[in-house]
Order: sequence, then structure tokens, then C-alpha cells
Amino acid sequence: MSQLHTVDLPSYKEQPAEVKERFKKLYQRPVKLEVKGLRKSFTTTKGSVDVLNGVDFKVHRREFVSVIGPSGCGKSTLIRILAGLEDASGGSFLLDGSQPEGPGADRGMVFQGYTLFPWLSVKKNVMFGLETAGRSGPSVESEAREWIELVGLSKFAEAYPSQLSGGMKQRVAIARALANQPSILFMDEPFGALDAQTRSQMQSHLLQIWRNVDITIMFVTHDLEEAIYLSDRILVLKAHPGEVQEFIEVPVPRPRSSEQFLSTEFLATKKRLEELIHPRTEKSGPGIQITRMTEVGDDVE
Ligand SMILES: Nc1ncnc2c1ncn2[C@@H]1O[C@H](COP(=O)(O)OP(=O)(O)OP(=O)(O)O)[C@@H](O)[C@H]1O
Repeated sequence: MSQLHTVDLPSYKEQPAEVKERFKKLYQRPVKLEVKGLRKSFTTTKGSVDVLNGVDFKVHRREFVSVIGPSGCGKSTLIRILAGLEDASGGSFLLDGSQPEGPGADRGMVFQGYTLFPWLSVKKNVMFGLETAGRSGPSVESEAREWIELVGLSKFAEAYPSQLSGGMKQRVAIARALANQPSILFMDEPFGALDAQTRSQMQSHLLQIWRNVDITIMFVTHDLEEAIYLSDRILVLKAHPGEVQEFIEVPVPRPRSSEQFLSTEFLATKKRLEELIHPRTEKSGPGIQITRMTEVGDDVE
């Protein structure tokens, strides 16, 4: 099937000086995560299904990488394997040069669903993370307060999750994940359940946090604009089986702002992502067949 790609994003080397400089610095930083030939098959009643088929990529320290791709291409599976929640069927990955065993405090995770303990206050939820990592004593409470302040929820430290909005709950989840000072944070559609306005506030807030904390982030999303707005690079996976299709260097200058959504670089990146994820093909048909349920002549525009 031939694909009609029309947009090619030039490499960072051909981008304006500011963008070129940023990527040059990024590639000079140490490799935080190296994924080598990662494979995953699931055994189902219909036999074995290959979900990931030899995925290779590197992420540098303090990089913000988003993972996108069509539904079912293995984004969550990839993140779950890297977070130690799932075993790979083959291949390997190195975090700071060594292979981690199972989940560990070096890797934080934030999911779409709110995973807070409803019976614990915001402060206790954040302290819980620290205590399970073996920390105790009065410093735990003051440290929890610092993380709560970082996510802008100091006034709600004694509140319970049921008293918080969706965005606030996700901020607590981020504070709890960061409190363990992981070296990498995996986020799987963390803002997927939020309304558009809260989601956009959370995106700016996450960028602010990322700027102020020594953390590398891998962020799964379906939202192309979210991926462009947040990321240094975007890992595009393709489906059946999941493989790396392209690793895109986002040419939008930092610091980012919502005004950039209409900039030439932003729109070109979005177009490229759309083409990769929903390729137009010569064989593209007329689309979904709709059965008409109204009278002929009773048309709307
Ligand atoms: N435990 C499992 N057993 C069998 N199949 C599974 C299991 N977990 C995931 N899969 C299959 O693996 C494929 C990839 O799933 P995954 O959730 O990683 O994709 P995704 O890209 O995150 O999807 P989405 O964008 O829809 O969230 C899907 O076809 C899914 O049905």
C-alpha cells in the first residue's frame, strides 16, 4: 500500500539556531534509558499475539519524550514493561546503564485513573509513597509538604481526595510519584479524563514542574497537540506488531506557550504526526458507511 506523505520535518540540524542548540545540548546529556530489541507477546485463547516487535530507542537525561501511535499499538504495554509492571518477552532495557529488576523507586508512574487512597489526606497520600520507600521520621512530613507545594496544593494538604477536582487529584498523584525522587517518570494518559480547560492547565503545570525537577519524562498520549506542546521528541509507534515508526524532534522553541499552537513549526509537526498515524493511502475508500435514518428532503447542512 503506498502512502502519500507530503510533510517532511527537517532534522534539528536544519532548524533555527535556538532549536538546533537545544537538541545539541540534549544529545550531549547522558543516556538515561536505552531500549534494545524489546519484544512482547501475549498468549490469548486465539494463540500468541505479538504486540511489540523489536523496539529500539534511547532517551537522554531530563528529556521529555511522548509516545503516540494508533490505538492498540502497544504504548501502555511498552510503558508498563519499562516501569517493571510487566515482563518483556525478549530484548532488554538499561536505566542509567544497568538492567532494573521489577518495579523500583527509581521509576515513578502516573496513570489516567486517580490512584490515590480515598481514606488518606493529600499529605498522607504523598507521605505514603515516602514511607513505602523505607523513609520515616519527621522529615517525611516536611518533605511531603514541599512536594505538595511544588504542585501548587499547599492549601489542600489536609483535604481528602473526594474534596478535590480531577486536575487536583492528578497533581497529588504527580507529587506522590515525584516524592520518591525517581530518575524517570512514566505517565500513561495522565490527563485523559480531564476536561479541555483543566487539561491545558495541567500541561503548563507539568512543564513548570519538569523545568524545576531533575526528572526524565516518558508520556503516553493520544492527543497530538499535547505531545507537541510538551515534548522534546515524540516516539511514534506503529501497530501490528508495535514497532518504532519515527522518533520526531519537535522543532517548536521553548519555553512553550499556547500561542505556539498556530505557529508554522507546530502545525508542520502536527501534520507530520497525522500522516504517520492516519496515513492517506491510494486505496483509501469512502469511509464509514452510514445508514440514513431520516426522510429524503429533510436535510441539514
Ligand atoms: N494482558 C493482555 N493479554 C492479552 N492481550 C493484551 C494484554 N494487554 C494488552 N494486550 C493487547 O496488546 C495490544 C496493545 O495494548 P496496549 O494497551 O499496550 O495498546 P495502546 O497502544 O496503549 O492502546 P490504546 O491507545 O488503545 O490505549 C492490544 O491489542 C491489547 O489488546
